[in-house]
Amino acid sequence: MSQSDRVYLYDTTLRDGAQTMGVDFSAADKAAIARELDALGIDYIEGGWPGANPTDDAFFAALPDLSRARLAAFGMTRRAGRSAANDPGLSAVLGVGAPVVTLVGKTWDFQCKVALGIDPDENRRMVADSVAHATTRAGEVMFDAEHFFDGYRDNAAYALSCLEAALEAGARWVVLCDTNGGTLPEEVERMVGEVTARLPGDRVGIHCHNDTATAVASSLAAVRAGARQVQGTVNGLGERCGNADLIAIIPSLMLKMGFETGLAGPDLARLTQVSRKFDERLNRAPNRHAAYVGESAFAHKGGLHVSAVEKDPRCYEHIIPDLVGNRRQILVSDQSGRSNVLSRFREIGIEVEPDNPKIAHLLEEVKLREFNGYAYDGAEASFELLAREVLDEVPVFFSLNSFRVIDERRWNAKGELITLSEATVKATIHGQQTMTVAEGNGPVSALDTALRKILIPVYPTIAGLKLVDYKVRILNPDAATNAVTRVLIESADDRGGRWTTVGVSSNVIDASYIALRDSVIFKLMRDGETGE
Ligand SMILES: CC(=O)SCCNC(=O)CCNC(=O)[C@H](O)C(C)(C)COP(=O)(O)OP(=O)(O)OC[C@H]1O[C@@H](n2cnc3c(N)ncnc32)[C@H](O)[C@@H]1OP(=O)(O)O
Ligand SMILES: CC(=O)C(=O)O
Repeated sequence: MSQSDRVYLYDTTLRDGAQTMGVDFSAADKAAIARELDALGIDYIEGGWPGANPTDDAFFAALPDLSRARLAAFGMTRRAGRSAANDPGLSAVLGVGAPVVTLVGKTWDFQCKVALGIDPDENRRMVADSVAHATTRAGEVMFDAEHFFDGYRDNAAYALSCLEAALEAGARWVVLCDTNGGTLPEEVERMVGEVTARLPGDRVGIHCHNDTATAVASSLAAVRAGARQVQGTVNGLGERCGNADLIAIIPSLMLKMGFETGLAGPDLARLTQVSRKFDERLNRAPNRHAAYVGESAFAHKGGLHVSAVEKDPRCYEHIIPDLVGNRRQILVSDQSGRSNVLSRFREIGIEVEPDNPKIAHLLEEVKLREFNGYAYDGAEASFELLAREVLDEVPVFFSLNSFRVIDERRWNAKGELITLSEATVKATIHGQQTMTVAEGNGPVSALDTALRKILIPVYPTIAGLKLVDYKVRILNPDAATNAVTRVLIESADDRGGRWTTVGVSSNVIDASYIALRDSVIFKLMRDGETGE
C-alpha cells in the first residue's frame, strides 16, 4: 500500500470533546482516556490546552506514558502586538514538553477583523511566527486552520495564504476546520480537492463539526479529496452539536474505503468496547443506534430479516459485526448469544467445551441480570467473576454475614455542620466469625474501609487495592427515590492492574457493596489466593 493510502487519526476528545455541554473530565479521566486511545491505535491524542485551566495543567504535569500515539498540546497563535517568544499563552503551551503542538489560528479575514479586531496581514504573521517558534520547542507542529471553509468561500486567496504561511514556517500538517459546522460534504470535497491540487494531501487534515449532522460524511469526503489526517472525537463529543465521530469514521475508512490507519484488525475489533466504556466513564447511556458499535447496529427484529439472516447474515448486515467488536442479536435464537459467551471466554482465557451445559446456564443468568439492570459491557471483571462462578472456579474467600451503615449529620464542637458515616461489617473468613467498624466521609467509603480492615489481616495484598472511580446511574428515573441504581466501580492495584465491576439494587449502598465485593474477589483471584 502506498504512503498516500495511510490516513492519520487525530483524537481531540480531551480538548474539543471537553467543550461539550455537560462534560467535565478530571485529570485522571483524561489520563485513562488517553491510555485507552493509545491502546486502540490512534496516531495523535490532543490532551488539552496547557495554561487554560487547572485540569489541563494537571494532566500535562504528569504526561501519560503512551506507546503508540503522540500526545499533542493545543493552543492558539500569539496575541496581536506581541512576539511569539514573549506570549505567555504560547509559552504555557510550549512549556509542557508535549512532542506535538497544535496551534489554532484564523484563516477567515472576516474573523480577523471582527473577532480579533486586527488587520488580516497581522493575523497571517501571527500564524507564521507562532508556528516557527513552536518548531523550536516541539518535534511536530500542526496548524488548525479555524473557519477555513467559511474563509475560503469568502476570500480563497487569503485562506490559502494562511495555510501556506503555516507550512513555510514549518508546520507538518495544516488542518482545514469547518469550525461552524455548516459546510455540506459536497462542498467540503470540492474545496479540499482545490487545496490538495496545490498542497500535498499528506500535509492536509480535516476537522469537522456536526451542526448539519454530516461531520462524518464530510470527513470521509475530505479524505476522498486527498486529505490524509482526520480529526474527531470518541462518540462524536464536542462543542455545540459535536465533532466528527471517529468511532464511525475509522471502520468506514478501513473497511469501506480500503485505507490503512494506525489500527490493526484486532484493534478495530475493540471499537465497540472502547466506545461503550467511554460512555460508562461519562456516566451516560450508550447510543443504541450508533453506527457500527450501537447495541442495535446488528440486532434483527423483523421476521423477514431474522429468517434471511439465519440463512446468511449478509442478507441484512453491511459488515461482519465481529470486525468492530459488536455482536449480532437474533431475537428468536440463543445460538448467537452462546457464540458470544464462548468468544468472551476465549478472550478471558477460560477453556470450556462448547457443549458444556453451564454455558447455557451462564447465558440465562447474564440475560436475566441484564434485564434487571446489570451491564457487563463496561464491567468486564464482574462478567469474568460471574462466568467463573457458574463454572465453579471461584474459591470462597469470605462470607458476608451482615453489614450496617449509619449516616450522621450534626454540628461538631466548633459549630460546623458535618456528615459522618460509620459501617459495621460481620463476616466469616476461614471459618472464623469476625466483626469490624470503620468511619468514612460517606457510606461507601466507610463500607470499603470496614471491608478492607476485616480482609487485610488474612489477605495482605488487599492493602494495594484502591478504588479509582465510582459512578451511579439511575435506571428508572420515573421511580424517583425508589429507582433502581447501577453502580460501577473502577479499581486499580499496586501491580498495575485496573478493572471495573458492577452492582445493581434499588438501594445504592447495596449496589455499591455488590460492586465492591466483586472488585475484592477479582483482586484475590488475580493474586492467586486460594480461599478456604
Ligand atoms: C475553534 C475552537 O474550538 S478553538 C478552542 C476553543 N477553546 C477554548 O476557548 C477553551 C479554552 N479557552 C480558555 O480557557 C480561555 O479562552 C483562554 C485561557 C484561552 C483565554 O482566556 P482570556 O485571556 O480570558 O480571553 P477570552 O477567552 O475572553 O478571549 C479570547 C482572546 O483571544 C483572542 N484570540 C482568539 N483567537 C485567537 C488566535 N487564534 N490568536 C490570537 N489571539 C486569539 C481574542 O481576540 C480574545 O482576545 P481579547 O481578550 O484581547 O479580546
Ligand atoms: C480548531 C477547532 O476546534 C475548530 O476550528 O473547530
